[in-house]
Amino acid sequence: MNDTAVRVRDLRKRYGDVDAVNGVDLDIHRGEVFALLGPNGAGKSTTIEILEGHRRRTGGEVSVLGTDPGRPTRKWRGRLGIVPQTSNEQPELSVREIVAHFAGYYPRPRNVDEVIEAVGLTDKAGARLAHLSGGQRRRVDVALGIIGDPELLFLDEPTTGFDPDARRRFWRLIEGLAHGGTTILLTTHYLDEAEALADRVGVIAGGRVVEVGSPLELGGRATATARVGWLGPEGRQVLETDSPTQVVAELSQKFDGEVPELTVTRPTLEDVYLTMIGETR
Ligand SMILES: Nc1ncnc2c1ncn2[C@@H]1O[C@H](COP(=O)(O)OP(=O)(O)OP(=O)(O)O)[C@@H](O)[C@H]1O
Repeated sequence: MNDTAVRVRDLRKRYGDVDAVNGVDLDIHRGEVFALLGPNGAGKSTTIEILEGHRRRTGGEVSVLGTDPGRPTRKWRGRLGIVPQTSNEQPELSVREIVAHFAGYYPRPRNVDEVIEAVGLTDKAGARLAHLSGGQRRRVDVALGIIGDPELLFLDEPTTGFDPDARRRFWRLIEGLAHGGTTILLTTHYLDEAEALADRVGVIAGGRVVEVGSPLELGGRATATARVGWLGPEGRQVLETDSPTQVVAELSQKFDGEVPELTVTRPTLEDVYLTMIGETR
């Protein structure tokens, strides 16, 4: 089997006179968690919706699990899981009813109660959607995305509105799915989320992919100038250096062991991301 889950070449989408997607190239490998980052209006949702077969493209080539999403089949759709950016399911249904209803769309769905448990809604399984909080409704969206046991899962800003505990639970759920071999494409505005979950991230701005890399390497992070900090006799010291290991070794000798309050930092994912986005403006 081909090890590419998603292949995109020169993808274009024009709305009137707006080039929302303007020549995107993307390769997502099977089993990979790939995060698409980018400012509001960058073209992330448009790209994802085209890959899902929910939006027609203006130009370019796209293959998703070996199929052109412009010519979707029922069988192909059954292999995908989708958590759209916004959804409005029937508010009068209970959590269990809606999840069971969606299970009926798929040839080999996961167990309804296990999925409800996985998204942390067991004690709300009998509650109507209308009576859930915003974050709980979002968890239902995630449950509907995974009930079909998809090969490829699309998550468009999945944790918006989640409290910190729910986000961590969601991260564990995604890690578990990825571990089980599910390919995952997510968009997020939370850089800690991308860093925690993604094998690779792609930064999209102005309808184009600006850079693709692992969260640790993006924008030259791994080799960027480091800041070494410590507490010296005259107070807090900070030194910018391209050879932090050497600086730490020298400090260790100077202090004859532990260096007080030692820190070594490099730019965060947010730092390099904001620089990249700034350069495209
Ligand atoms: N149905 C539409 N009709 C016209 N223009 C649209 C439509 N959908 C999106 N656009 C425009 O296309 C561009 C890309 O929008 P898109 O929703 O793909 O961005 P995004 O990266 O997902 O943004 P966000 O982070 O805010 O969700 C924007 O300029 C938006 O205004």
